[in-house]
Amino acid sequence: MKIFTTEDVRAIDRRTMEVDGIPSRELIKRAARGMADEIMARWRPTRPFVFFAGPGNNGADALAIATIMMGQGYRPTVYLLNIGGQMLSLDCRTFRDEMLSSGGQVNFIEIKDQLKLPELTADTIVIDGLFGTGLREGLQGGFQVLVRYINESSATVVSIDIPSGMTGDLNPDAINRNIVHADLTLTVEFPRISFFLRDNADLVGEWRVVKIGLNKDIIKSTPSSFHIVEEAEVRHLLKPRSPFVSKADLGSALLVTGSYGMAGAAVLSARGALRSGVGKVTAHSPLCCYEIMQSAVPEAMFEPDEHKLVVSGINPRHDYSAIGLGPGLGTNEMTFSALDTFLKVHKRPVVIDADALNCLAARPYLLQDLPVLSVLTPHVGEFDRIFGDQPSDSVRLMKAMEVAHTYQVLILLKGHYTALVRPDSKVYFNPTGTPAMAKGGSGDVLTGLITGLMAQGYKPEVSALMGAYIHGLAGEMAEEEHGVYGVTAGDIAANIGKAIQSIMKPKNEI
Ligand SMILES: NC(=O)C1=CN([C@@H]2O[C@H](COP(=O)(O)OP(=O)(O)OC[C@H]3O[C@@H](n4cnc5c(N)ncnc54)[C@H](OP(=O)(O)O)[C@@H]3O)[C@@H](O)[C@H]2O)[C@@H](O)CC1
Ligand SMILES: [K+]
Repeated sequence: MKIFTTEDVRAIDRRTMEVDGIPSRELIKRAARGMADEIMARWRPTRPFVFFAGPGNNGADALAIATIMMGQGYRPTVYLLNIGGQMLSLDCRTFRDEMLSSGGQVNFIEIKDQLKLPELTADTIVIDGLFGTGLREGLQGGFQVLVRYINESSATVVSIDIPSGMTGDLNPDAINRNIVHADLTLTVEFPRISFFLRDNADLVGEWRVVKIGLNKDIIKSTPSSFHIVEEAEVRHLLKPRSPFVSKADLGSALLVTGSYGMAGAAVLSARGALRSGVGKVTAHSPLCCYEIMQSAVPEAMFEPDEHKLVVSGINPRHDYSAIGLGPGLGTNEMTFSALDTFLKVHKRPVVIDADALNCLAARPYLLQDLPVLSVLTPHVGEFDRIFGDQPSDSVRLMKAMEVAHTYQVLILLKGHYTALVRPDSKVYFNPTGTPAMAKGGSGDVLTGLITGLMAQGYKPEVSALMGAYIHGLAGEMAEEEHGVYGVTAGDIAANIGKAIQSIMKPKNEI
């Protein structure tokens, strides 16, 4: 599913109104209906509701919501910020007048000058309809004071469309103190790009999308660089298995992994690959991993390195269909030199993770040698080690878009919403996963899984996208079994097969 910049959302709004002949008043009514339903489903009329409505159509949304709720017996206090006395948008005025003539009970205060800050208790539900997509710049003056006051209160805060003061786009300059910190954000039609960045998690809180029926053809024809991966897409990408298939048709994966003390990483990545559906899995690891691997994952073959404790040379003995490098390799110079030599001669895309990423950080000239369309799977720390410290998630994502293009590689930036960044600068946010997966070894499983998918002939960008989705879903399934504290990386690997199956055959399909 595509998601859009603020400018594009506004253009889609505008075009829908023109093409479908829907007045903005009607769109605001639709938004307010959906949002009021969400709010009323959560909180009873006995709770004190304080609405802050701004001068534009975000304020109009808030006023329309208040009107609907008043019709259901709620008695809100509504502050309309009309500083200077003549700034209200047409819709804002219309919905103010409708609210006042609706016959419901409201304590309405229109602020034209100085706002006397109201009491906000732990019981209060604040509805933040100050500013939405029409925000020009960071909030200042009285608005800044009000936002800080709301943030310092213990009230529950619901933001309309977007927390006031926040932009929906990547924004390197955002200052969190002057943005409403919402517990719940009810956003119109699409989640915004900024919702997917960890830095903004405390601002957005839980978010819900309220559909208002914007024109589908206009949405379809509006290009976007940002997407959320959907299960249906992954289902469409997964190839069905022919009954006549043999293991020779399903590729062979090589994983260059492990060192003394980190044989577990080799085991976990092999398990990830084995559950991916690949025909054969081989580990190239130092001799010290031999017995461990043969007993822990007997299904995988073992190609011993000449060195006992670390990988010292990477000369694959077969023509493997895909190669993944990194988990548990360690940072020994011998290993780095082996990776260095290998990356200079190998021309097909590889998966690069963990210590292979650390090798890139130590020898940045290797970035030039990476086979085109290789998949790099850094978490935030690994990314910054290679590409320099990044001050925020927005800046980091922009940097990832730049380097994916420069080096023509795929970057899978791991986090709550793992972002796949392609060389054409398109970004795919992955929605699956759980905090239960924040464990050592999860990434090793992912590397094995992506390598296994690539070995089966899936393109690197498809393997990375599907791999992240399946891995997250397997984590969710493992959590159902073991709880958020108890999941291990091995549990994630063990659930990969089930996750793939559930994507191929969704529950509601008989
Ligand atoms: N089709 C529609 O219309 C739909 C609209 N919808 C809803 O409308 C919202 C967008 O409404 P909007 O365009 O009126 O913008 P909004 O965010 O209310 O702010 C504009 C006002 O704020 C002012 N202002 C700006 N920055 C400021 C600052 N830093 N400090 C102080 N003031 C500042 C600005 O002043 P101006 O720039 O004109 O000087 C203007 O008065 C959208 O988020 C969604 O909630 C949906 O319901 C669905 C359909
Ligand atoms: K808002």
